[in-house]
Amino acid sequence: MVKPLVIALPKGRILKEALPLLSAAGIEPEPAFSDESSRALRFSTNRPDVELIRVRSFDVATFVAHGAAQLGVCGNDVLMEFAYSEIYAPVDLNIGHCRLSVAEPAELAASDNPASWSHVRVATKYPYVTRRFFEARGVQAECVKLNGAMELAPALGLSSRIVDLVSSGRTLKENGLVEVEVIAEVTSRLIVNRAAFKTRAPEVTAMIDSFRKAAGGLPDAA
Ligand SMILES: Nc1ncnc2c1ncn2[C@@H]1O[C@H](COP(=O)(O)OP(=O)(O)OP(=O)(O)O)[C@@H](O)[C@H]1O
Ligand SMILES: O=P(O)(O)OC[C@H]1O[C@H](OP(=O)(O)OP(=O)(O)O)[C@H](O)[C@@H]1O
Repeated sequence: MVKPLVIALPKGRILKEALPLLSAAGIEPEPAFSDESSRALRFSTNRPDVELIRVRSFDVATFVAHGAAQLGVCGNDVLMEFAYSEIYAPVDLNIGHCRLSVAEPAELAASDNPASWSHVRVATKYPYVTRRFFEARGVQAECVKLNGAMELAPALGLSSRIVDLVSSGRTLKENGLVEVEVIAEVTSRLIVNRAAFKTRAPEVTAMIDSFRKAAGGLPDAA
């Protein structure tokens, strides 16, 4: 019997936005998937040829890059940070809209000129993207890796700047920070393991087409 295709979905905010797309693509998870008290991580669907796993957003890319899942959904912030050559991202799902930005305390920004920096210390979940962004204009970025609550770092003297995701800007504002540069616009993508794209071409291509139609058929999530 052919193994089911495994689709990796991120827990958290993206999952809510991804579920209508999944449904529009003809995939209905088993009831346990929406049961918050369930500790299961792997789920069947209405289609015997499709299974779902629910993992952390950064881990979606890792599962797909290693071929443990054939497809997945994750933000291009995650794809940029890992830069996995094994991942192909054929469909922009038009969900998870935000941007990856550099921010600093409002009082520092008042007299600061980012063009004059030669060295910066940055707290971020995205050290690879941050270093590359600054390197491209000759600035050396010393990164302190955090997994959340980056906005605390400047006030507590961990770093003068942060690189983090911004959507409404509320988190920055409530922590006395302002956005000084945008590194990248972010949306979530359907991602595919390149080897699976070749070895299981008919199934994977059909799945890509279903998601492309589903994303195109929904109103803009922004
Ligand atoms: N404020 C936001 N608005 C819109 N999309 C966002 C926002 N924050 C994050 N995202 C998108 O959602 C993805 C997952 O972020 P989320 O905050 O749900 O995960 P997390 O809590 O940071 O990580 P973990 O999976 O480790 O718990 C990000 O990679 C990004 O693409
Ligand atoms: O501009 P805003 O609309 O305020 O959104 C930005 C916040 O959203 C994300 O965090 P999230 O809420 O996912 O929490 P996290 O720190 O646990 O990742 C991001 O890391 C920012 O902190």
